[in-house]
Amino acid sequence: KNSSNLSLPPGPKGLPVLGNLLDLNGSQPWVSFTQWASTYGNVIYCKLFGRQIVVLQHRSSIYSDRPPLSTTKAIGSEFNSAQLRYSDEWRLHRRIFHQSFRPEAAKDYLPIQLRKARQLLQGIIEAPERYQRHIELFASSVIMSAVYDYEAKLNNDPLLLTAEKAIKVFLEMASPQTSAILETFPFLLKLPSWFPGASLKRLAIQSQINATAMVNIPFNYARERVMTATSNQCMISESLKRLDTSGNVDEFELALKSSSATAFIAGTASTLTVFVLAMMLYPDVQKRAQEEIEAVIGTDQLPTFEDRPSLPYVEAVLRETLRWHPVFPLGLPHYTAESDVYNDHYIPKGAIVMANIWAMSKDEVKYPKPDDFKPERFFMANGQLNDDTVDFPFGFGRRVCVGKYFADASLWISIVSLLATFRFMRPLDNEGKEVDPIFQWSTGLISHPKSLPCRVVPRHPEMTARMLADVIELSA
Ligand code: HEM
Repeated sequence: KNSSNLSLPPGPKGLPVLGNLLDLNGSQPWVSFTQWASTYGNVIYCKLFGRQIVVLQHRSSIYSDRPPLSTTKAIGSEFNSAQLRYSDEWRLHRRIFHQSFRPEAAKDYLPIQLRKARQLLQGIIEAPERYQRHIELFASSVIMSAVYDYEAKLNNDPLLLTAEKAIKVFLEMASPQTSAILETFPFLLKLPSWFPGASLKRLAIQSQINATAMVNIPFNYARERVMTATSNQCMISESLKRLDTSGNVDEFELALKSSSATAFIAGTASTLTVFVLAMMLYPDVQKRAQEEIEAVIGTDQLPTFEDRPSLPYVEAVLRETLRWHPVFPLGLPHYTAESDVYNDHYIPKGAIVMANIWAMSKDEVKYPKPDDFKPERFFMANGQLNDDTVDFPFGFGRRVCVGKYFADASLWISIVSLLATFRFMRPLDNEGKEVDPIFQWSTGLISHPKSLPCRVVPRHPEMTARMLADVIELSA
């Protein structure tokens, strides 16, 4: 109890130092939090190493701060808008993003997203076994174009590889488990890098090098092109146009290049991999979506954004993909800069507050049989789509995802283009029988199927890369 006589929220009793670590499903903590809710209710308190953690099982717009992490500097992630404290610097980042990616402005990037979705189809038809790599390339090259007006090459593009390398290390270092360990045992980052067991320190140094490259190289490329008036519209060119040269130019440039680099750390590719898994496991859903596309568009053209209102079932497939397996199951951590009272519980200062997006997606009242992939759940009795657009996977309040409208368009155009062109089927065993795919889920902040085996075949068996190129040419 505290001075106002309110108690901390309930939660499992933990051990000193380790806290509730032993009670927690380490690779999928959101599953444990969701189970705990049936015992402790919708607001749970627990401790992980020294950190106080409050988990909310419902949507909440409270607490706009992010936890300060002593590892931020060590891994070179000061640039990351998503990690900034609630401050003027964060407001500047947010403004830059908002100007390019608010709903009206994000429309300017639809042509890029359409073009990249079709490149994705071409990549897959040429190398279907590498479909997952092409999905990753789609997600990052669409950002490269929209943010830097940089046309990434499909093979070994140096800027893309730099960004991807940087993100991989960040996600490893930023997982709740690794950061909790580093927060509790900061000496791990002080050991000389040759010291046995100092692998985290080595990883941290590598991360700093990657981050510097990722923040500066593409930005310098884009700025150069803006200065020589050769740039097309992109977040950098638009922001530099708005630059008030009487203000603090250095501060603005730093915010611009930092927020730009943050755009890479997004969930688009992971969400698309979840979509592929769902299509494989639910062939009837896949077929129904394909029939809808065929009825509306035919077979000799590819869908465009104009077709979106005429394809309600595809819309429901996108919503169900976001709901069925949210790729940020715990969102990003929020933080209490001051103590607070919430739902009659005392919330201490300095607590990490997580909204359990996973629990929201598995709400059996709202989504009966939540483990089933069922786009039909989004239709009302009159056959119209309901108004649940599944926005909770993008977070809440002032820290809600700033890229959500852009991400929504990228996801829709890639999903509809993939469905129009390919079938996603289960892998075959030695006897040629279809079997469920065997794969692992990634752990850490982002959860998605890793190395997901899938047979991706053109919907029309005679379709070749050459013919697809013709269809793309003929499509609007
Ligand atoms: C399917 C794709 C995506 C998903 C599921 C997703 C999800 C999220 C989530 C859960 C958060 C944390 C919200 C919170 O703290 O409550 C977030 C924050 C953020 N997202 Fe996204 N995101 C996606 C795509 C994107 C894209 C494409 C961009 C950039 C163009 C982007 C930029 C950001 C930024 C900058 C933040 C930090 C916001 C802040 O801290 O103020 N995201 N996103």
